[in-house]
Amino acid sequence: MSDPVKVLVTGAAGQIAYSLLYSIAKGDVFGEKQPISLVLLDIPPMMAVLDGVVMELQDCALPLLAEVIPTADEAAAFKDIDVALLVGAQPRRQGMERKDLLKANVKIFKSQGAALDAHAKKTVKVVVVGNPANTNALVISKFAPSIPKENFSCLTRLDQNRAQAQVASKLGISNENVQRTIIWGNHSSTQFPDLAHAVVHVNGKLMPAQEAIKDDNWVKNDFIQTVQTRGGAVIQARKLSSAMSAAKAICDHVRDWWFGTGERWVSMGIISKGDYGIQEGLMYSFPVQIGTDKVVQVVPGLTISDFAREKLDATQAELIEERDCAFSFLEA
Ligand SMILES: NC(=O)C1=CN([C@@H]2O[C@H](COP(=O)(O)OP(=O)(O)OC[C@H]3O[C@@H](n4cnc5c(N)ncnc54)[C@H](O)[C@@H]3O)[C@@H](O)[C@H]2O)C=CC1
Ligand SMILES: O=C([O-])CC(=O)C(=O)O
Repeated sequence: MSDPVKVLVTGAAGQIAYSLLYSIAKGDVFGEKQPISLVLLDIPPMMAVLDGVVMELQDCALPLLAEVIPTADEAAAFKDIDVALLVGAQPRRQGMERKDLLKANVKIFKSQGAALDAHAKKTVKVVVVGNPANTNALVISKFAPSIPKENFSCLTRLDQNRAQAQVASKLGISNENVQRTIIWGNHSSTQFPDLAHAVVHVNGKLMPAQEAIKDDNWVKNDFIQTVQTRGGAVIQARKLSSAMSAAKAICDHVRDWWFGTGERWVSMGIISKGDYGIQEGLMYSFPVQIGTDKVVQVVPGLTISDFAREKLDATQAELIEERDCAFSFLEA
């Protein structure tokens, strides 16, 4: 067997981690032959709860779980890690937008950026989940200047999965028969879930999703709004934010980064290099393909309609505003 992959999960005593840890530890992400060393970071008041999580992981008697390291110490947590899954942050409650969390959460990512810079492997792959995810990811990348910018991402795969599932449900087909749904921009209610390039298999035939749906009003209105506001709808129903589906999306995101996407397109927040006219340096969700070398590349050459351009720019404007607000808090 190969050496363990060292995976840090922050917010390890929280609700997303409770679903996520089992999937990682049993091999859903790094493969069924890859041993895992799990590092679990949370804050000091949560250490007793974290002890319970550690007991449960032990009680799962999983063959791939080589080691579990619970800690409240950032330096210890980031030491020599291969993968950082940064979930730990306040979740929003009913009536809040994700950007309302900026003030509280951005400080966490500044501090963790310094720890990442000082202690992690330079090849570390970073996925920010804690909201507002794009801006927190941008903050941590700025405070970890020795880690290549390409190694930072934020989670918009949950939005992609939501979009895929909405189309599957509309057409009465299975989720695997819907491909190339795209999420552009911010993991917020300004995100642009885009079906212009999506394809579906219906009755054994591959066709553009919009041609199969035959309902432009649904594509341009109901679909977009449902995906944009799905997180809020879950909060309203559960009084807690999405956790099971978030954990599943984190697994999808990391597995695709680790092994590559092949011909599939997936959406993830990455630092813009100017593709599709998006300001360089913003953490923006694009459609990407990932090679077996773990290099992420934006899908090139997509036609952007006037309708789409407006939406791409609106979510970009929100990200610029969030970025400026985050850095003003950090300088204060
Ligand atoms: N990007 C996405 O698609 C999604 C993002 N989220 C976000 O993920 C975050 C976590 O959500 P939940 O697990 O439901 O929240 P939770 O409140 O159940 O757990 C968060 C955990 O983070 C810990 N924590 C707080 N500060 C920390 C720090 N400095 N270092 C380490 N741990 C720290 C808390 O003690 C708590 O145990 C929230 O910000 C939520 O809004 C949630 C769903 C989807
Ligand atoms: O909506 C929230 O606050 C949690 C989240 O990010 C999501 O479910 O997409």
